[in-house]
Amino acid sequence: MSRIAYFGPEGTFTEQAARELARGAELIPVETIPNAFSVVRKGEADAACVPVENSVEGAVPATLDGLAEQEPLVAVAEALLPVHFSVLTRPGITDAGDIRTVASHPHALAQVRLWAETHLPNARPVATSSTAAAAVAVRAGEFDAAVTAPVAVRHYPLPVLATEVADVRDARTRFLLVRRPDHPLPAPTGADRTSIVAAAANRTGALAELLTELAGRGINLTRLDARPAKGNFGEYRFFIDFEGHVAEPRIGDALAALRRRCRNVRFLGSHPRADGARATIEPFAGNDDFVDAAEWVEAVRRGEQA
Ligand SMILES: O=C(O)C(=O)C[C@]1(C(=O)O)C=C[C@@H](O)C=C1
Repeated sequence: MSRIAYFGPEGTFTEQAARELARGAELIPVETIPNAFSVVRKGEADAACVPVENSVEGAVPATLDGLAEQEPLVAVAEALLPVHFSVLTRPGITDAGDIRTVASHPHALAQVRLWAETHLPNARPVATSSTAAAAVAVRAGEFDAAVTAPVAVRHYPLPVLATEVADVRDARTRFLLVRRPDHPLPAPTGADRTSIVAAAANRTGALAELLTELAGRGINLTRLDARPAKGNFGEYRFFIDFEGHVAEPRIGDALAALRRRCRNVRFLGSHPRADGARATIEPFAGNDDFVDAAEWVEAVRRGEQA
């Protein structure tokens, strides 16, 4: 049976995503995102499930940095979960006005800030490593309330002050299943996402050149994030997600062009999209167009131009 490490402890949103992606695998909770990557790199787990982006709060920095640094890992699947929260309290609290501390993962705290201003007027937000870690801390008496995934109360029985809490309705978080790159990639489906990270040179137009390689091939971006390269101040790594699969001629052509532009580009995976959205194909940029164009050049070289 394969083993999947996930950003835990039990009762996180990530555990739910891992269950959706696991297909009978053994699930191993790990307390931080860097540790989830590290057990996969060391071969102690076959894959790791981690959050990558939230529709309200954006990218999860620990995931982006963990994919850009150390030995390469590739994403082979993704899950998209609706996100709203339950607020659990320390036993004995009868009045929300008595809640002085409210703990959770920073992404979760940011998604309930307006609700907390109204309903927990005396509470100070405190960051914990995950939503479930906040529930553990409330059980241990460290904080008065925890903002958690709805499933958390099954693992950490605590009084429930509120459910379905979210400042923004229909929020979603996307999760990745990543593994070492020494396995066949998932097959293309026509509704795939490819991810790369590139440390563009610090000079005029460097990022625009990379994006132009994609735009010129009719490739639609689905995300662009920047994180500090952690060397010189002002130097960034760019995380670029786009429609398509590395096995397609048009995407292979684009990746080769990116590599020519930037030696420091890392492939982070091609896998089916959780929302099933099919790639937009521009009239000049279908896979057949790339194959036909390459065949035409070969014919020209042979002196057989039709
Ligand atoms: O702490 C958790 O439960 C997580 O799975 C992490 C995480 C995140 O990183 O965004 C996942 C979904 C929610 O947006 C809040 C927290």
